[in-house]
Amino acid sequence: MTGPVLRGDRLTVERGGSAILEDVSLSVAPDASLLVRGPSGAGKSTLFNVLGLLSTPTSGTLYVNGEDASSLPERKRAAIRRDTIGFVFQDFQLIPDLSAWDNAALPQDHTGSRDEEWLGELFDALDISDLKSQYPATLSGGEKQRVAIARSLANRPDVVLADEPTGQLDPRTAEKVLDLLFGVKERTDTALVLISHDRGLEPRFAETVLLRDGRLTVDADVDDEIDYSLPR
Ligand SMILES: Nc1ncnc2c1ncn2[C@@H]1O[C@H](COP(=O)(O)OP(=O)(O)OP(=O)(O)O)[C@@H](O)[C@H]1O
Repeated sequence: MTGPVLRGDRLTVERGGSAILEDVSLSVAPDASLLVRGPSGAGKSTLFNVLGLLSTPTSGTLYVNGEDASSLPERKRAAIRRDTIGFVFQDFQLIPDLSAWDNAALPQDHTGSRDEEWLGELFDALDISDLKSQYPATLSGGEKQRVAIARSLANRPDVVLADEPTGQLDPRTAEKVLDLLFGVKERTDTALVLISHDRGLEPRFAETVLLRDGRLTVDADVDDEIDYSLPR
């Protein structure tokens, strides 16, 4: 049995003298579907950045496929990011002057070679094959997010990290994008960690953890008094 793709051990992030993430320990198995849920300001994006090696924790250790990645030099962290982690952001983060195809191919371009066959499979699976040559400005929100999902999987990552990936979409489109995300997760054998304020997503995930005031709890019943309907 293989070990976790990501394992955080007592991750703490301090900003301005106070902890905005405190003693967070979690483990992401290779086949995981994990929802990290919590209200606005709970520290979700901070955790996303640490798990994605986009920022370093003040203390604690992040292991990626068993290797301590917290103290590696940036060059090595960038290589791990490129090869191991796929990112999906709420605001898509597509490059305006690249076509849908070239946007999705970007992570492959960073490795120096394109695997057009794999990209084609992803575009087919996400039902965007007819949009290859279109530029982001001409795509709907749902189409942009599907291109972003193709991009996140371009290098066959071990884990996809998604930060509120449906936050900018209407409920029906959001549902469709989630279906596609889970569909390609299963087809590509990828772990999925999705960060959201939306408790309605819980039934879709094998595991949910709750982040409150920078701390993790698995007891989802304790937050009944929190109104999740109004993300900041
Ligand atoms: N660089 C920083 N300096 C000081 N405080 C920060 C910094 N970054 C984040 N914070 C604070 O840390 C807390 C957690 O922020 P974070 O963005 O991780 O929360 P979040 O759960 O993602 O919120 P949201 O759902 O609203 O995006 C917030 O109170 C935020 O103001």
